[in-house]
Amino acid sequence: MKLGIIADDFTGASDIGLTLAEAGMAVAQFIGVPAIKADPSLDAGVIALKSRTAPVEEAVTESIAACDWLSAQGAEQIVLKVCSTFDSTAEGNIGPVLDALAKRLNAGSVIVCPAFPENGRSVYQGHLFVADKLLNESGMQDHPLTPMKDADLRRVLGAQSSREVGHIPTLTVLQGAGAIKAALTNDAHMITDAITDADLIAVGQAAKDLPLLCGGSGIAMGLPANFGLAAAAPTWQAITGSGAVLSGSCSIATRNQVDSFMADAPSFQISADRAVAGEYNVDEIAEWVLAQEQPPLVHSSADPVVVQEAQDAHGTGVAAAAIEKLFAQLAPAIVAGGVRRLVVAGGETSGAVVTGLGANTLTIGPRVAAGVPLVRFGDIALALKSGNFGDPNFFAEALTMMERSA
Ligand SMILES: Nc1ncnc2c1ncn2[C@@H]1O[C@H](COP(=O)(O)OP(=O)(O)O)[C@@H](O)[C@H]1O
Ligand SMILES: O=C(O)[C@@H](O)C(=O)COP(=O)(O)O
Repeated sequence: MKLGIIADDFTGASDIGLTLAEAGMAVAQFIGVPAIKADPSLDAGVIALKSRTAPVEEAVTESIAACDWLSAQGAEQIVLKVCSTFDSTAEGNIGPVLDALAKRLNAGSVIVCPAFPENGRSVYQGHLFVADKLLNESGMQDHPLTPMKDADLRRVLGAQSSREVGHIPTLTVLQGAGAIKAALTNDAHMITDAITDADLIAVGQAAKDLPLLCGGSGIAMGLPANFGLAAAAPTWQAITGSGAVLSGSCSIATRNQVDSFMADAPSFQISADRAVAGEYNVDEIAEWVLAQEQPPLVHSSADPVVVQEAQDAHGTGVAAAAIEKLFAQLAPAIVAGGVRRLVVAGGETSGAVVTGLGANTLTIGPRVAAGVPLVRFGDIALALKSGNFGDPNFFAEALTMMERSA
């Protein structure tokens, strides 16, 4: 293994897995820290943790365990994959995890760059933009678990980290890898501007000898070339069988996808109130899913007002946990009933579903949309869609792609 990735959620793990696979790396996505050694033919291993919203101590402990396992497999460089919208809270977990990893790997300067231009995320003057909006005006300020209310990444990371936080501005990045490298002089996390893919390639070149990096999947664009690998298209063996869509994401893109899919497909809406009250019978929902003649949708996706009401009534964690538990139980029930194509929307939701399915390793397939590949677990096809990725027809597109070899 050349490159080791610690991803703080499951959709993020398959997002960066896709970047590496398309850049020619043999890559696997592991669910949690594996208990066994990795296949020695792998170039990269991505460990998916559910650490974005876990208690800080737990996130640090799991990330260090993941780092140690990846290093033991031979990984020469570690990337902490975080959200391209830098999803975190005032306590963390990006800062504390990055501090602990830097200490473990004896890393001096750590490049931190969540830019993902293909999905509209850019970093300029230390501020994160989603398309033409500052992060805190992009809709992410209403995220159910990690509302992002400040676009200045230096301030956001500075509040979470006990290390110094510096900045490498666009004017330096535009001068190329040599200039970026020269700017990495102090023991600090360096928020690094990047607006285009070319910027990220230069950042990747500059990072050649660094033990630790942090970013969205864009940070990995330039890394495989440092190991002599060149672009390739991931392959896919068709999986047929019935399909379903599970969505616990309340992000704007997902809500559009839910509306678009519901126009032609049967749908079942989960309410937070009823989930918290334990009023749902998972077997009955599974029976409903299995009785449909076309892939149905089960979702809890709701707009910020409805989410806020549920959170005020029950507490944020209680509402989220009740809904995630339902999806975690529903997924294995419908798979046991024959579902073989499963689209899941939402990072935390994907974590619940994949854990519920008992998956340990996922194979990365071709892209459905920027940042979202098909992935395979045995004879089950999955698409783990980040909340804000994909066009309005994503769900139908993913279900169709699963049935075609590529
Ligand atoms: N109607 C709802 N009310 C309150 N919380 C919700 C509701 N629907 C989903 N959630 C929770 O919101 C969180 C959404 O996070 P996630 O699945 O990561 O989506 P995204 O990828 O959009 O961030 C999950 O923990 C989910 O259980
Ligand atoms: O980097 C990204 O934006 C994604 O890979 C990701 O991590 C998104 O998280 P969710 O929106 O919670 O799925």
